[in-house]
Amino acid sequence: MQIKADLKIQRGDFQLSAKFSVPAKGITAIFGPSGCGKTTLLRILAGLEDNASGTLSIGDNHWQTEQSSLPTWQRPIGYVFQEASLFPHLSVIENLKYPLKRINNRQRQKSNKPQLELSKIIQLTGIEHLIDRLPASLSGGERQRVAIARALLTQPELLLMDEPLSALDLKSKSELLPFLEQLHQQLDIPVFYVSHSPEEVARLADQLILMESGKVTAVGPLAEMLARNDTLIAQREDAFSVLQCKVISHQPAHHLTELEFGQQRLRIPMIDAAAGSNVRLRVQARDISINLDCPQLSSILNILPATITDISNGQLEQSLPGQRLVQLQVGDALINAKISDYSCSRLALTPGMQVFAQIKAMALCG
Ligand SMILES: Nc1ncnc2c1ncn2[C@@H]1O[C@H](COP(=O)(O)OP(=O)(O)OP(=O)(O)O)[C@@H](O)[C@H]1O
Repeated sequence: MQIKADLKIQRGDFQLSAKFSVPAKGITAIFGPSGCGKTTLLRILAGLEDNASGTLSIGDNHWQTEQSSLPTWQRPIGYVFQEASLFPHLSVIENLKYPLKRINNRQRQKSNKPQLELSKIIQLTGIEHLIDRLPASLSGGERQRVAIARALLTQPELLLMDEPLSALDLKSKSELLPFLEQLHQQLDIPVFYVSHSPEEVARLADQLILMESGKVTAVGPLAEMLARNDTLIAQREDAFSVLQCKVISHQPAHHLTELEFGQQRLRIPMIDAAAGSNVRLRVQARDISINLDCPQLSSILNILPATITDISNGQLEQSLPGQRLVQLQVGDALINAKISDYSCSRLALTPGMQVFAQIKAMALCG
């Protein structure tokens, strides 16, 4: 099942034109510079922008056609904002129960999916111990959990999240991010997730919609999108790729964890994940260097055979001058290395060459 959109809006000088088709499952991250139209797109999906035109369908359900548009209250959506707007005089449980009275019964009955009950949602969001508290006594992260629980109670067929972590301090962020990962694994509801943060995208996204100046510039599965070298996200100084790995074993004596990546083995600083579990690694393009021969004596633990598949031309837009992105095929994956233009010429790198990629540091994404 696909979510298909071809939507437009004109607001003063700003014009948004978003055409995409993404699977109606998993998390679709919407990423782009400030002011490019991410929130506007989310509001159009929610039916909150009266002047939007075009079409929107979720599978066979047409939420918007050229002739008509479902009003927000008829769209089975949950919306989570940057800051949870809870009623300050009501306890958590009262905040959760309040909108239940207003949920449209027809909307509930139309859904073929099993209904998520209040007790199940409270358990899923881990707020059992908070239900009698008032919002003022909760941390920012706890308030966002309650806001997510409240959004889930409307039995949404689409969850819209607008930078749900951006107003939180680092500690709350680091607690809520793994929680969102777990929620994603346990829930069968497609999510559109607006974010500025590469870390959130790397950890949570299954698909990526990239936006620039009111336009969707690229759409696709996360790994495929990150492997491109012509997008703004690839051209950033902190460009990265994501590798899907499996935990093989831990070596506590060396504080290392060994991972399987296709036919290859990788070692990273020890992580807290059970052997056999799947993990995502975020690999920064600037943490990969390229060798023509396999270095025999190197302090860098991960040296993988690779084939150059592409080399960027010209200045990378949001990076230091004199750098190039070298796209490498490593096993089944495509990753980008960022190296200097000078090294590229000195080693006479060209597409098709067999090389060795040294991957210095890796960050665990979850
Ligand atoms: N109520 C409004 N009236 C007129 N223009 C608006 C309004 N809200 C937003 N805009 C303009 O629409 C454009 C897109 O804004 P939007 O908030 O969708 O961008 P964004 O990508 O979500 O930005 P950010 O990442 O900073 O939140 C911007 O140029 C903004 O100034």
